[in-house]
Amino acid sequence: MTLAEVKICGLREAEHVAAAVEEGARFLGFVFFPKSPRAVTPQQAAHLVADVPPGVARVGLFVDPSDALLSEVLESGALDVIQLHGHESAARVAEVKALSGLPVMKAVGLSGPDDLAQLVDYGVVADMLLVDAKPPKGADLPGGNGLAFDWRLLVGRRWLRPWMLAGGLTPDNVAEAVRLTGAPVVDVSSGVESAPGVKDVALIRAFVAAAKG
Ligand SMILES: O=C(O)c1ccccc1NCC(=O)[C@H](O)[C@H](O)COP(=O)(O)O
Repeated sequence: MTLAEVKICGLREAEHVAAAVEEGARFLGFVFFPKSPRAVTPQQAAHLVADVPPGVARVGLFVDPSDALLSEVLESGALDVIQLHGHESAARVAEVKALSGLPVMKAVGLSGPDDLAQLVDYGVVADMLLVDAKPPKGADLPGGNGLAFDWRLLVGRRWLRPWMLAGGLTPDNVAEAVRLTGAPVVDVSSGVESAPGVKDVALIRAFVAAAKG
């Protein structure tokens, strides 16, 4: 039995997309946030997803996107799911759903128990939740920092929507994270990189194998 399904985020090279698909990842993430070392253009993303088989969801990651950026990326038809990783309000999540016609996954950063209420609030409007570590104050990026949070915060908790666990996951710790939290899906970016923005085929394979069990 599969331990957890996998999302590999921040893909920029065809060989890494191919490795993720071959190994059995169910979600592939493409970052549309220009400040990120993992950013891709709409044209690059369209090229990268050209051979992705049905059943593997293509996720576009945005940070407080304008309607214009969303429309530009959506025009390529390269996405199945939108991930919002900024300070989007619940009302904005609903707007993005309506504008895109796609399922929307809202990322929520946790650093302590007070942050858990957001998962309940966003669960009313979002189609999926991504439970991540809260970025450190002054961080350049609101996610993809390779930081874990205290997974014990999630023990015994369930939300209205399907969810993914993210934040500092690696091939070495992912099985323990799933065992503790019961996460049905795990999301990784830094943990399968040799340097920021540089994915590594061997690490992708090792992560998917460890997560799937
Ligand atoms: O990856 C980025 O560069 C990024 C930029 C802006 C917002 C979010 C970003 N990444 C989020 C993710 O890659 C994942 O959803 C998740 O947070 C896992 O990140 P990591 O801790 O690096 O595995």
